[in-house]
Amino acid sequence: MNVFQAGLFEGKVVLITGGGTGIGRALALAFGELGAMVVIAARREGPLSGVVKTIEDRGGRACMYTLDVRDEARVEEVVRGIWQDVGGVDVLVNNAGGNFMSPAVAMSAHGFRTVLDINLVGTFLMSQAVGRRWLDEGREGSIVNISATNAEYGSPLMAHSGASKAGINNLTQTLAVEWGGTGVRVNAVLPGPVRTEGSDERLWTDAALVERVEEGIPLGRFTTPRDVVGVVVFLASEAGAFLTGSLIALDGGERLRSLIF
Ligand SMILES: CCCCCCCCC/C=C/C(=O)SCCNC(=O)CCNC(=O)[C@H](O)C(C)(C)COP(=O)(O)OP(=O)(O)OC[C@H]1O[C@@H](n2cnc3c(N)ncnc32)[C@H](O)[C@@H]1OP(=O)(O)O
Ligand SMILES: NC(=O)C1=CN([C@@H]2O[C@H](COP(=O)(O)OP(=O)(O)OC[C@H]3O[C@@H](n4cnc5c(N)ncnc54)[C@H](OP(=O)(O)O)[C@@H]3O)[C@@H](O)[C@H]2O)C=CC1
Repeated sequence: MNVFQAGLFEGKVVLITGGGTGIGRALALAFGELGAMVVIAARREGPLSGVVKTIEDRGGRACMYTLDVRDEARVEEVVRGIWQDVGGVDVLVNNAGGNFMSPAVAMSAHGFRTVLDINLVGTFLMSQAVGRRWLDEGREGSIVNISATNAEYGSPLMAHSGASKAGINNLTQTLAVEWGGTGVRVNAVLPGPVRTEGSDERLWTDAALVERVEEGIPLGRFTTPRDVVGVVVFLASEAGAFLTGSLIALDGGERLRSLIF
C-alpha cells in the first residue's frame, strides 16, 4: 500500500496468526513490503509456506510456524521460539478465526465452543504469551485484534462468532487498561463482510444473500482485505501511538443500514 512510507516497519517483527490465507495473507504481504520481519502462524503448512516464499521473492523477510491457537502449550512453545529466533515481537495481529453458518437451535455445544476457542481463547492465549514477555522486558508493543461488526449487534446464523467477537472487543479494552502502563497498546478492527477463501467456502455460498448484503452497504461494496490492511498498518504504526482500547468498525457503513428508511 503506497500511502505508507517505504521501510515504515524496518527493524520490527510483526507476528500474524492465520497469515496463510485471506485477510492474514494480505496483512503479511503488506507488512513484508513495508520492511518488517513477518512471522506467520497457523495450522496448515502449505498456505504459510506460499506466503513466506512470496514475501521473500519480493525482497522481504519472513518465517512461519505451524500452530493451533487453541493449544496453550504450542502457543507458548512458538512464542518462546520466536523470541529465540528473531529476538521478540513488536506487533501481534490476532487474525486467526473460524466461523460457519448454523441456526442457534441446530448448533452443537461443541460447534459453539470450537469457534469461541479459536477466536476468543486463541486471541487470549496469543496475547498473554506475547504480552507477558513485553511486560517482563518493559518493552512497548502493539496488538491488533481482528474482530467483526457482528460483535456489535445480533449475529443471526453465527451465534458463536458474534459472541466470540464481542468477547474479543471486551478483552481488547481490558488488556489496553491492564498493559497501558508499559506502553503496550491493544486495539481492534471490526470488518464487515469480506470475500476471502475461508468465508466464501463457509458463509457467502448463497449468491442471493451476497447480493442482498452488498446492496445494503452504504458505500456499495464488501470490505476488502486491502481495506483491513490500511487500518491495521495505521494502528500498528507511530500514527496510532495514542490509540489504545479502540474498536474501529470497517464496513462501509453496513452496520448502520437498519437506520436508513
Ligand atoms: C449478513 C451481515 C454480515 C455480518 C458481518 C460479517 C460477520 C462475519 C464475521 C466473521 C467471519 C469469519 O470469521 S470468516 C472466517 C472463515 N474461515 C474459517 O472459518 C477458517 C477456519 N475454520 C475451520 O477450521 C472450521 O470451519 C471450524 C469448524 C471453525 C474449525 O474446524 P475444526 O476442525 O476445529 O472443527 P470440527 O471438528 O470440524 O468441528 C467442530 C464442531 O463444529 C461443527 N461444525 C463445523 N462446521 C459446521 C457447519 N457448517 N454447520 C454446523 N456445525 C458445524 C462440527 O460438527 C463439530 O461439532 P460436533 O459435530 O458436535 O462434534
Ligand atoms: N471474511 C469475513 O467476512 C470476515 C472475517 N473476519 C475475521 O477475519 C479473520 C480472517 O478471516 P478470513 O481471512 O476471512 O478467513 P480465512 O479462513 O481465509 O483465514 C482464517 C485463517 O485463520 C487460520 N486459523 C483458523 N483456525 C486456526 C487455529 N485454530 N489456529 C491457527 N490458525 C487458525 C486459518 O489457517 P489454518 O486453517 O491453516 O489454520 C486461516 O488462514 C478472522 O478472525 C475472521 O473472523 C472478520 C469480519 C468479516
